Amino acid sequence: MEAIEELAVQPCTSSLYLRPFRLSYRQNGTKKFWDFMRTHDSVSILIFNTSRQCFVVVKQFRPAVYMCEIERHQPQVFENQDKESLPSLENPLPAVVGVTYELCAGIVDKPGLSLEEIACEEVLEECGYRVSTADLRRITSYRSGVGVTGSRQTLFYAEVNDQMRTSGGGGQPEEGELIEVVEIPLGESMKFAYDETFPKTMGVIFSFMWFHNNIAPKLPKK
Ligand SMILES: Nc1ncnc2c1ncn2[C@@H]1O[C@H](COP(=O)(O)OP(=O)(O)O[C@H]2O[C@H](CO)[C@@H](O)[C@H](O)[C@H]2O)[C@@H](O)[C@H]1O
Ligand SMILES: [Mg+2]
Repeated sequence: MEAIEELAVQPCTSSLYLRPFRLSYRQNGTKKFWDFMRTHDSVSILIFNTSRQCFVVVKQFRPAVYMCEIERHQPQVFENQDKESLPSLENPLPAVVGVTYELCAGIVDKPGLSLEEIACEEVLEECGYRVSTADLRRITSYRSGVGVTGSRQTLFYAEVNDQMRTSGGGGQPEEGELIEVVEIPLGESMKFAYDETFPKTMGVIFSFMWFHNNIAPKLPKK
């Protein structure tokens, strides 16, 4: 699927996306510290296509996931952390080990826009469906990564149909996004949710369950 080449890892000393800090504090008299990362909040959207009775999710190469698999198979890559650059990756694993199924999602990095407006932009850019903020139903929000980032993700639900599709989606090529839009038929969705051979986020599993509890019972009988 993906051709990932010329891999090289190095320590990250400054980033637009995350900043590491250490908070020291005293809790009930005991001195402690905790290392954490400042990063953006995010939105994600469960999309259900009523014309085709399927969920619309995205699939993309995630470097962080890929490197977890590398560490599992080639732990030496992360040794000698103080060296300027870590050894280059010889015989890298196939890119597919870093590809995950996810809900359409995006970071909240546009100060002038509401969460709903950012969600609509992501649905259009990543999946090619034109939805308005009135088409969105807020499901809930939760903390993703409480140990390291503590950031909040807000989850929305959007029903779409084939007439709302304006393009194939796929993300913004100018930002280097390469996203594959994937349809999961409703009838196969719970099997998919628990099938560990399809690597996925918890957002996918949780939102499919939410749909089965809250939306599926009200769908017109076919
Ligand atoms: N660490 C990084 N290094 C380099 N470039 C980066 C980067 N983070 C973002 N970018 C750049 O910014 C773009 C952001 O894309 P999106 O807004 O779609 O967020 P994404 O879906 O990746 O993550 C959102 O959605 C996922 C899935 O829910 C959440 O896990 C996540 O916290 C949330 O930000 C990326 O395509 C990339 O160009
Ligand atoms: Mg995204």
